[in-house]
Amino acid sequence: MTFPHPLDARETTASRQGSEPSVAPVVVEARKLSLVYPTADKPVMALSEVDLTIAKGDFVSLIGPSGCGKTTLLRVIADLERPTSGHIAIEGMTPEQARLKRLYGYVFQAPALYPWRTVERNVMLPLEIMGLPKADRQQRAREQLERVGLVGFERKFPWQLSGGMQQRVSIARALALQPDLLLMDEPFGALDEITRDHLNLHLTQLWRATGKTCVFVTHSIAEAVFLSTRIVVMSPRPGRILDVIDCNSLPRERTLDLRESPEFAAIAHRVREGLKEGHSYDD
Ligand SMILES: Nc1ncnc2c1ncn2[C@@H]1O[C@H](COP(=O)(O)OP(=O)(O)OP(=O)(O)O)[C@@H](O)[C@H]1O
Repeated sequence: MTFPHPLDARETTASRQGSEPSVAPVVVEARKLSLVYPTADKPVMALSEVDLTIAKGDFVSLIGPSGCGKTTLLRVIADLERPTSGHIAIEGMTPEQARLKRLYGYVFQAPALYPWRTVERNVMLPLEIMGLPKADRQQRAREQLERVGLVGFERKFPWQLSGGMQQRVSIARALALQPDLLLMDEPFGALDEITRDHLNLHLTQLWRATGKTCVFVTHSIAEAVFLSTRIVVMSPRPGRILDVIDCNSLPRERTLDLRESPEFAAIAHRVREGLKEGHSYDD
């Protein structure tokens, strides 16, 4: 089932340039999505009537105050939580069907690598579970490790790598399944700023090279503006969407000095205003 929605009518680069108009296929479609966690105390309303459309090739960041439901929304997309009401489709399927078809890769805040497995064997794990023959597993793992710049580290163990390198391994592991959709929950939140800048640059290059659709949770305005094609600003709990900001005034190819530009500052300002509007400082 599809729903007409103003956010659906996005132009592609081709249409902006005046050639054949086309609209990218929808990957994630949420309508009036709500989720209440039943708890022993009282029910917690985590999401309230969320409407969101994410098109193929989009890089969408979810930003909002702590506890506003960003992770919950990501987990609903991944079929790790069931919405209480509303509708969600992933490439026209239910989240469960999409999960069973391995349409997405999920990167957690902590790298969650097995310390007794080498880097390569960590990346190969989901492929092992899938039952892929060893040679194929190895080839795919090597390809993905090359993508994240970790050639030469295949035989190392996670504890021999820096935090940033470990997170790159977990991105390689998520990419190994060749998913259409990459879901990332604050993957760089625990890293120092210099490493984070470096990984942001790496991630935007990887996104451009692979054309994956990405949904990225962050608390950082600069990170959201730097990486995204669109930024979804959420309200404090229960999470609602306050603003969806288009970042297409920024070039698709991004370098760190872009952060000094007036266009970057204008988008960051709008995100900040959105967050301020939705936030009660009495909390
Ligand atoms: N399994 C659960 N049971 C009960 N309440 C939950 C559960 N998971 C999350 N919550 C609550 O739901 C709300 C939304 O949580 P969620 O983790 O989605 O927020 P978030 O925006 O990702 O937060 P943060 O930025 O701090 O990671 C919070 O109030 C949280 O305490």
